[in-house]
Amino acid sequence: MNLKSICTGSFSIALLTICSWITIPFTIPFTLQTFAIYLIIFLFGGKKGTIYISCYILGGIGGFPIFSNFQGGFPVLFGATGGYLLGFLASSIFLWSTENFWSNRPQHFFGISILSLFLCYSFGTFWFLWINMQNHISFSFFQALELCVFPFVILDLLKIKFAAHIGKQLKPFI
Ligand SMILES: O=C(O)CCCC[C@@H]1SC[C@@H]2NC(=O)N[C@@H]21
Repeated sequence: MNLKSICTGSFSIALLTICSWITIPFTIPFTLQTFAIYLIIFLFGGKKGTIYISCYILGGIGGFPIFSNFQGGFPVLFGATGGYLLGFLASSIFLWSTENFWSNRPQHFFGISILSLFLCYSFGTFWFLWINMQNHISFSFFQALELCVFPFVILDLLKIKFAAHIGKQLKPFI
């Protein structure tokens, strides 16, 4: 690990933390985490991005209050939003594994990012259903989509567009 990786990693974890703290409360909160995830992957690539995102998740699970609503600790993983945290990791691994397709063609980044966003939503939705089932609260699949996916789609797509736009401006300086 060199000095540049330490700096880019610290920047990524700080960015994700700040973007988690900017929250509009809801059953599943609105946050800027998706903006941070896609900017990190765009700027630093799939491998490093996935490592930085994993460090952020491990730091939060380890107890630092760096998740939405200043939450932290292992129990957050078994709360309503735990699936999205796993989804962030799954999305970044997906972006990493498809990097050859989008890295030299930034116009493809948006399309692949949409697929990875829906992967993240899948983790978030099924985890939400499963956690609630453990607590004997049942939601239909459509009700879960109404809480976990529909409110976020447009804003998350805008966040990805914005991340790719900012990423293009910043990339030459990295
Ligand atoms: O507890 C956490 O830190 C995770 C919160 C996850 C919020 C999800 S991410 C995708 C979707 N878009 C949002 O703005 N909020 C949800």
